[in-house]
Amino acid sequence: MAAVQRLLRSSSVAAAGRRRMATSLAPGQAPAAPAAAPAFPFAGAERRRRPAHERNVQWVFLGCPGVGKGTYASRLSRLLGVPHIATGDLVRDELASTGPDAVQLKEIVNQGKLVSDEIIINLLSKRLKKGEEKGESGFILDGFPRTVNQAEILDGVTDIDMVVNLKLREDIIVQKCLGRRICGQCGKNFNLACIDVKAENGLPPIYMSPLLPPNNCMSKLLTRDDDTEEVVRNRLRIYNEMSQPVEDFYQKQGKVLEFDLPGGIPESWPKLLDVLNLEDQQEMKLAAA
Ligand SMILES: Nc1ncnc2c1ncn2[C@@H]1O[C@H](COP(=O)(O)OP(=O)(O)O)[C@@H](O)[C@H]1O
Repeated sequence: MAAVQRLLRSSSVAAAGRRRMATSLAPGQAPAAPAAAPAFPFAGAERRRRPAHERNVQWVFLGCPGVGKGTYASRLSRLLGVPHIATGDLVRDELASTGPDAVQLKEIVNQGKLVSDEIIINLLSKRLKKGEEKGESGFILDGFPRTVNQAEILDGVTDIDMVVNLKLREDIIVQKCLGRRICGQCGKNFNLACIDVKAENGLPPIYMSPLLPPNNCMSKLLTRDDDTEEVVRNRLRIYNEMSQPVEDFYQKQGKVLEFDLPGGIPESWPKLLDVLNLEDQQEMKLAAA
Protein backbone atom coordinates (compact mmCIF):
# COMPACT_ATOMS: atom_id res chain seq x y z
CA MET A 1 0.00 0.00 0.00
CA ALA A 2 1.35 3.44 -0.95
CA ALA A 3 0.60 4.78 2.50
CA VAL A 4 2.66 2.08 4.12
CA GLN A 5 5.59 2.79 1.80
CA ARG A 6 5.49 6.37 2.92
CA LEU A 7 6.10 5.32 6.48
CA LEU A 8 9.85 5.20 6.55
CA ARG A 9 10.41 4.57 10.17
CA SER A 10 9.88 1.01 11.19
CA SER A 11 7.45 1.38 14.07
CA SER A 12 3.81 1.42 13.06
CA VAL A 13 1.80 4.41 14.14
CA ALA A 14 -0.86 2.28 15.72
CA ALA A 15 1.86 0.71 17.79
CA ALA A 16 3.16 4.16 18.69
CA GLY A 17 -0.32 5.06 19.84
CA ARG A 18 -0.55 1.89 21.90
CA ARG A 19 2.90 2.49 23.38
CA ARG A 20 1.96 5.99 24.37
CA MET A 21 -1.14 4.62 25.98
CA ALA A 22 0.80 1.94 27.78
CA THR A 23 3.36 4.36 29.17
CA SER A 24 0.75 6.63 30.64
CA LEU A 25 -0.90 3.89 32.69
CA ALA A 26 0.45 3.37 36.19
CA PRO A 27 2.08 -0.03 36.78
CA GLY A 28 -0.61 -2.64 37.30
CA GLN A 29 -3.35 -0.19 36.37
CA ALA A 30 -5.90 -1.72 34.04
CA PRO A 31 -7.11 0.30 31.04
CA ALA A 32 -10.51 1.87 31.64
CA ALA A 33 -13.37 -0.50 30.84
CA PRO A 34 -15.50 0.59 27.90
CA ALA A 35 -18.61 2.39 29.08
CA ALA A 36 -22.00 0.82 28.51
CA ALA A 37 -23.17 2.33 25.26
CA PRO A 38 -26.50 3.31 23.86
CA ALA A 39 -27.11 1.70 20.46
CA PHE A 40 -25.06 2.84 17.50
CA PRO A 41 -27.61 2.24 14.75
CA PHE A 42 -25.28 0.54 12.28
CA ALA A 43 -22.33 -0.49 14.37
CA GLY A 44 -24.20 -2.22 17.16
CA ALA A 45 -22.66 -4.27 19.91
CA GLU A 46 -22.52 -7.19 17.48
CA ARG A 47 -19.98 -5.36 15.29
CA ARG A 48 -16.67 -7.18 15.62
CA ARG A 49 -13.84 -5.11 17.07
CA ARG A 50 -10.88 -5.69 14.79
CA PRO A 51 -7.57 -5.96 16.63
CA ALA A 52 -5.11 -3.17 15.75
CA HIS A 53 -2.83 -5.47 13.71
CA GLU A 54 -5.73 -6.39 11.39
CA ARG A 55 -6.73 -2.85 10.54
CA ASN A 56 -5.41 0.64 9.93
CA VAL A 57 -5.16 3.38 12.60
CA GLN A 58 -8.27 4.60 14.41
CA TRP A 59 -7.54 8.09 15.64
CA VAL A 60 -9.55 11.01 16.94
CA PHE A 61 -8.63 14.67 16.46
CA LEU A 62 -9.73 17.05 19.22
CA GLY A 63 -9.37 20.81 19.43
CA CYS A 64 -11.37 24.03 19.39
CA PRO A 65 -13.33 25.04 16.30
CA GLY A 66 -10.94 26.53 13.77
CA VAL A 67 -7.76 25.19 15.37
CA GLY A 68 -6.85 23.28 12.20
CA LYS A 69 -8.16 19.77 12.90
CA GLY A 70 -9.41 19.44 9.32
CA THR A 71 -6.09 20.55 7.81
CA TYR A 72 -3.89 18.16 9.78
CA ALA A 73 -6.39 15.28 9.89
CA SER A 74 -6.77 15.33 6.10
CA ARG A 75 -2.99 15.49 5.54
CA LEU A 76 -2.47 12.55 7.88
CA SER A 77 -5.29 10.59 6.30
CA ARG A 78 -3.62 10.92 2.89
CA LEU A 79 -0.29 9.91 4.37
CA LEU A 80 -1.69 6.86 6.16
CA GLY A 81 -4.28 5.83 3.55
CA VAL A 82 -7.24 6.07 5.95
CA PRO A 83 -10.44 8.07 5.50
CA HIS A 84 -10.68 11.47 7.13
CA ILE A 85 -14.21 11.63 8.51
CA ALA A 86 -15.28 15.11 9.60
CA THR A 87 -18.72 15.18 11.20
CA GLY A 88 -18.98 18.91 10.34
CA ASP A 89 -18.77 17.90 6.64
CA LEU A 90 -21.44 15.23 7.16
CA VAL A 91 -23.66 17.88 8.76
CA ARG A 92 -23.03 20.35 5.92
CA ASP A 93 -23.83 17.65 3.32
CA GLU A 94 -27.08 17.02 5.15
CA LEU A 95 -27.80 20.77 5.20
CA ALA A 96 -27.31 20.94 1.47
CA SER A 97 -29.76 18.08 0.98
CA THR A 98 -33.53 18.32 0.95
CA GLY A 99 -33.73 15.80 3.79
CA PRO A 100 -36.38 16.25 6.48
CA ASP A 101 -33.85 17.43 9.08
CA ALA A 102 -32.17 20.07 6.89
CA VAL A 103 -34.15 23.15 8.02
CA GLN A 104 -33.94 22.34 11.72
CA LEU A 105 -30.24 21.50 11.39
CA LYS A 106 -29.45 24.78 9.67
CA GLU A 107 -30.90 26.74 12.55
CA ILE A 108 -28.85 24.80 15.11
CA VAL A 109 -25.59 24.99 13.17
CA ASN A 110 -25.95 28.69 12.37
CA GLN A 111 -26.25 29.45 16.06
CA GLY A 112 -23.05 27.51 16.73
CA LYS A 113 -24.89 24.91 18.78
CA LEU A 114 -24.31 21.18 18.72
CA VAL A 115 -26.57 18.91 16.73
CA SER A 116 -28.24 16.19 18.84
CA ASP A 117 -26.22 13.07 19.59
CA GLU A 118 -28.90 11.03 17.85
CA ILE A 119 -28.60 12.89 14.54
CA ILE A 120 -24.82 13.03 14.56
CA ILE A 121 -24.47 9.34 15.40
CA ASN A 122 -26.91 8.49 12.69
CA LEU A 123 -24.88 10.47 10.12
CA LEU A 124 -21.61 8.96 11.31
CA SER A 125 -23.02 5.43 11.30
CA LYS A 126 -24.16 5.81 7.70
CA ARG A 127 -20.72 7.12 6.72
CA LEU A 128 -18.88 4.29 8.49
CA LYS A 129 -21.18 1.67 6.98
CA LYS A 130 -20.61 3.05 3.48
CA GLY A 131 -16.85 2.97 4.09
CA GLU A 132 -16.89 -0.54 5.43
CA GLU A 133 -18.80 -1.74 2.38
CA LYS A 134 -16.09 -0.17 0.20
CA GLY A 135 -13.43 -1.99 2.20
CA GLU A 136 -12.14 1.01 4.17
CA SER A 137 -10.02 0.19 7.17
CA GLY A 138 -9.29 2.61 9.99
CA PHE A 139 -10.20 6.30 10.18
CA ILE A 140 -9.25 9.69 11.47
CA LEU A 141 -12.27 11.28 13.11
CA ASP A 142 -12.45 15.06 13.15
CA GLY A 143 -15.21 16.79 15.12
CA PHE A 144 -16.38 13.60 16.82
CA PRO A 145 -16.76 12.88 19.68
CA ARG A 146 -17.74 16.32 20.96
CA THR A 147 -19.55 15.25 24.11
CA VAL A 148 -18.71 12.65 26.73
CA ASN A 149 -21.87 10.80 25.75
CA GLN A 150 -20.61 10.55 22.16
CA ALA A 151 -17.19 9.37 23.42
CA GLU A 152 -18.84 6.67 25.53
CA ILE A 153 -20.94 5.51 22.59
CA LEU A 154 -17.85 5.35 20.38
CA ASP A 155 -15.97 3.40 23.04
CA GLY A 156 -18.81 0.93 23.14
CA VAL A 157 -18.41 -0.02 19.49
CA THR A 158 -14.79 0.43 18.52
CA ASP A 159 -11.26 0.97 19.80
CA ILE A 160 -9.58 4.34 19.53
CA ASP A 161 -5.79 4.00 19.35
CA MET A 162 -4.83 7.61 19.86
CA VAL A 163 -6.33 11.06 20.39
CA VAL A 164 -4.46 14.05 19.01
CA ASN A 165 -5.41 17.23 20.85
CA LEU A 166 -4.47 20.35 18.86
CA LYS A 167 -4.00 23.51 20.87
CA LEU A 168 -3.80 27.17 19.95
CA ARG A 169 -4.50 30.45 21.76
CA GLU A 170 -8.15 31.44 21.65
CA ASP A 171 -7.54 34.97 20.30
CA ILE A 172 -5.73 33.43 17.31
CA ILE A 173 -8.47 30.86 16.79
CA VAL A 174 -11.08 33.62 16.44
CA GLN A 175 -8.93 35.40 13.82
CA LYS A 176 -8.43 32.11 11.96
CA CYS A 177 -12.16 31.30 11.93
CA LEU A 178 -12.99 34.76 10.59
CA GLY A 179 -10.42 34.28 7.81
CA ARG A 180 -11.79 30.90 6.66
CA ARG A 181 -13.14 30.68 3.11
CA ILE A 182 -14.31 27.80 0.99
CA CYS A 183 -14.34 27.72 -2.81
CA GLY A 184 -17.96 27.33 -3.90
CA GLN A 185 -16.82 25.43 -6.98
CA CYS A 186 -14.02 23.04 -5.99
CA GLY A 187 -14.88 22.86 -2.27
CA LYS A 188 -11.28 23.49 -1.14
CA ASN A 189 -10.63 25.39 2.09
CA PHE A 190 -8.51 28.54 2.32
CA ASN A 191 -7.69 31.13 4.95
CA LEU A 192 -7.21 34.83 4.30
CA ALA A 193 -6.08 35.68 7.84
CA CYS A 194 -2.44 36.61 8.36
CA ILE A 195 -1.64 35.86 11.99
CA ASP A 196 1.36 37.73 13.33
CA VAL A 197 1.30 37.79 17.11
CA LYS A 198 4.32 39.09 19.01
CA ALA A 199 5.67 37.33 22.10
CA GLU A 200 3.95 38.58 25.25
CA ASN A 201 3.30 37.52 28.85
CA GLY A 202 5.70 34.60 28.50
CA LEU A 203 3.89 33.27 25.40
CA PRO A 204 5.94 32.69 22.25
CA PRO A 205 5.34 34.69 19.05
CA ILE A 206 3.18 33.01 16.43
CA TYR A 207 3.19 33.61 12.71
CA MET A 208 0.73 31.92 10.37
CA SER A 209 0.73 32.98 6.77
CA PRO A 210 -2.59 33.10 4.93
CA LEU A 211 -3.56 30.07 2.87
CA LEU A 212 -4.49 31.90 -0.30
CA PRO A 213 -6.59 30.39 -3.08
CA PRO A 214 -5.41 30.14 -6.69
CA ASN A 215 -6.73 32.83 -9.06
CA ASN A 216 -9.54 30.67 -10.42
CA CYS A 217 -11.04 30.15 -6.95
CA MET A 218 -10.65 33.78 -5.83
CA SER A 219 -13.99 35.00 -7.19
CA LYS A 220 -15.90 31.96 -5.87
CA LEU A 221 -14.95 32.19 -2.21
CA LEU A 222 -17.70 31.67 0.36
CA THR A 223 -17.74 32.20 4.12
CA ARG A 224 -19.50 29.63 6.27
CA ASP A 225 -22.66 31.05 7.84
CA ASP A 226 -21.37 29.92 11.26
CA ASP A 227 -18.05 31.77 10.91
CA THR A 228 -19.28 35.16 12.16
CA GLU A 229 -17.54 36.49 15.28
CA GLU A 230 -20.62 36.05 17.46
CA VAL A 231 -21.19 32.45 16.39
CA VAL A 232 -17.48 31.58 16.60
CA ARG A 233 -17.37 32.86 20.20
CA ASN A 234 -20.49 30.83 20.98
CA ARG A 235 -18.90 27.72 19.46
CA LEU A 236 -15.78 28.26 21.56
CA ARG A 237 -17.91 28.63 24.70
CA ILE A 238 -19.78 25.42 23.85
CA TYR A 239 -16.48 23.67 23.13
CA ASN A 240 -15.12 24.61 26.53
CA GLU A 241 -18.30 23.45 28.22
CA MET A 242 -19.16 20.27 26.30
CA SER A 243 -15.97 19.12 24.59
CA GLN A 244 -13.30 19.91 27.17
CA PRO A 245 -14.62 16.99 29.27
CA VAL A 246 -13.98 14.75 26.24
CA GLU A 247 -10.27 15.59 26.60
CA ASP A 248 -10.43 14.48 30.25
CA PHE A 249 -12.28 11.30 29.21
CA TYR A 250 -9.42 10.27 26.91
CA GLN A 251 -6.74 11.59 29.29
CA LYS A 252 -7.98 9.05 31.84
CA GLN A 253 -7.46 6.34 29.23
CA GLY A 254 -3.91 7.61 28.61
CA LYS A 255 -4.55 8.08 24.89
CA VAL A 256 -4.02 11.80 24.43
CA LEU A 257 -1.16 13.32 22.50
CA GLU A 258 -1.17 17.06 23.24
CA PHE A 259 0.16 19.18 20.40
CA ASP A 260 0.65 22.95 20.73
CA LEU A 261 0.66 24.38 17.22
CA PRO A 262 3.90 26.34 16.88
CA GLY A 263 2.71 28.31 13.81
CA GLY A 264 1.29 27.69 10.35
CA ILE A 265 1.50 24.52 8.27
CA PRO A 266 5.22 24.88 7.34
CA GLU A 267 6.23 24.93 11.03
CA SER A 268 3.54 22.66 12.46
CA TRP A 269 3.37 19.80 9.94
CA PRO A 270 6.97 18.55 10.29
CA LYS A 271 6.77 18.84 14.09
CA LEU A 272 3.50 16.91 14.19
CA LEU A 273 5.00 14.18 11.99
CA ASP A 274 7.99 14.06 14.28
CA VAL A 275 5.96 13.51 17.45
CA LEU A 276 3.91 10.87 15.63
CA ASN A 277 7.11 9.17 14.48
CA LEU A 278 6.13 9.56 10.82
CA GLU A 279 7.80 10.91 7.72
CA ASP A 280 6.24 12.37 4.62
CA GLN A 281 8.33 11.12 1.70
CA GLN A 282 6.39 13.21 -0.78
CA GLU A 283 7.19 16.40 1.09
CA MET A 284 10.84 15.40 1.48
CA LYS A 285 11.13 14.84 -2.27
CA LEU A 286 9.68 18.27 -2.91
CA ALA A 287 12.04 19.86 -0.41
CA ALA A 288 15.05 18.13 -1.98
CA ALA A 289 14.03 19.09 -5.55
N1 LIG B 1 -19.90 15.58 16.94
C1 LIG B 1 -20.80 16.56 16.77
N2 LIG B 1 -21.83 16.70 17.66
C2 LIG B 1 -22.75 17.67 17.51
N3 LIG B 1 -22.74 18.58 16.53
C3 LIG B 1 -21.73 18.49 15.60
C4 LIG B 1 -20.72 17.47 15.69
N4 LIG B 1 -19.87 17.63 14.65
C5 LIG B 1 -20.31 18.69 13.95
N5 LIG B 1 -21.43 19.22 14.52
C6 LIG B 1 -22.21 20.39 14.04
O1 LIG B 1 -21.63 20.87 12.85
C7 LIG B 1 -21.11 22.20 13.03
C8 LIG B 1 -19.86 22.38 12.20
O2 LIG B 1 -18.89 21.46 12.66
P1 LIG B 1 -17.35 21.62 12.28
O3 LIG B 1 -17.20 21.82 10.82
O4 LIG B 1 -16.64 20.47 12.91
O5 LIG B 1 -17.03 22.97 12.96
P2 LIG B 1 -15.75 23.56 13.64
O6 LIG B 1 -15.13 24.37 12.60
O7 LIG B 1 -16.50 24.32 14.67
O8 LIG B 1 -14.84 22.50 14.19
C9 LIG B 1 -20.92 22.34 14.53
O9 LIG B 1 -20.94 23.68 14.97
C10 LIG B 1 -22.13 21.54 15.04
O10 LIG B 1 -23.34 22.28 14.92
